[in-house]
Amino acid sequence: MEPPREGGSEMAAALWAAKRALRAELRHRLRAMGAAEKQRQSRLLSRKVIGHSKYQESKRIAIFLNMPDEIQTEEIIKDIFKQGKECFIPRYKPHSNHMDMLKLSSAEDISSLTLTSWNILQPSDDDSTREEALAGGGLDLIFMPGLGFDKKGNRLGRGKGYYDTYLGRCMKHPSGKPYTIALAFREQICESIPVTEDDVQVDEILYEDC
Ligand SMILES: Nc1nc2c(c(=O)[nH]1)N(C=O)[C@@H](CNc1ccc(C(=O)N[C@@H](CCC(=O)O)C(=O)O)cc1)CN2
Ligand SMILES: Nc1ncnc2c1ncn2[C@@H]1O[C@H](COP(=O)(O)OP(=O)(O)OP(=O)(O)O)[C@@H](O)[C@H]1O
Ligand SMILES: [Mg+2]
Repeated sequence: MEPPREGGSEMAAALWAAKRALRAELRHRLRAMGAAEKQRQSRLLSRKVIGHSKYQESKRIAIFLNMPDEIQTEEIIKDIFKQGKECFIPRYKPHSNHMDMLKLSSAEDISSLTLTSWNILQPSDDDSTREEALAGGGLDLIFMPGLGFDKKGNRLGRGKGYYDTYLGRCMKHPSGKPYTIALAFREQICESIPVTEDDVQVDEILYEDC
């Protein structure tokens, strides 16, 4: 992770170090979780999502294809298609903070995706056939990944700013800012999260006892 280039104030350096330390702690906490416990919480959240009014009202939804230390999203993705909603998934560009949300045509379409160097499934760079969410009707709802969250909606991601930057683009779209719901293991809920002015809060966090 690169330290912040601009500003260079002690404040910014301390904040960057605090984020880095908290990311390390959260990665450690997540590594200590067993597979059965991850599956238990993931299933519980899938049911919460499927019963959630914001989800039910949303037609164009962005969701992530989970990594091993994230809430498993497969059941939610299947439900999105079952309900006839439109599903978009991230394609990030390495060494930048650029990410697009590209249309997934079906749950089976996931098998046509390729693994990135960070072991995330996404459409390949030369795939130009897929609709980008903001080129069309925008998004109603974004499910947010992240390493840690606090109860105020502050979010700590993986340190590249992809989602913060994408939400900035969403705000310029005529359809306006999508509703954002973070999906978290209870182990990811923190007392507080260090943030800068670039960090966009999430509207809601779903976890086991919320
Ligand atoms: N499932 C999922 N997909 C996603 C995200 C996510 O958080 N979860 N992203 C959300 O942004 C974007 C990808 N962002 C990522 C940012 C960092 C790393 C990562 O593992 N970095 C390494 C190396 C860091 C470095 O080179 O400095 C690491 O942290 O060890 C992975 C994905 C788009 N797709
Ligand atoms: N809206 C933005 N526009 C431009 N740069 C941004 C924006 N948001 C964040 N950044 C930059 O991206 C870098 C990483 O930001 P941050 O530490 O908040 O990542 P993150 O939110 O944890 O990661 P991610 O969103 O990828 O999961 C920082 O240097 C930050 O200045
Ligand atoms: Mg951020």
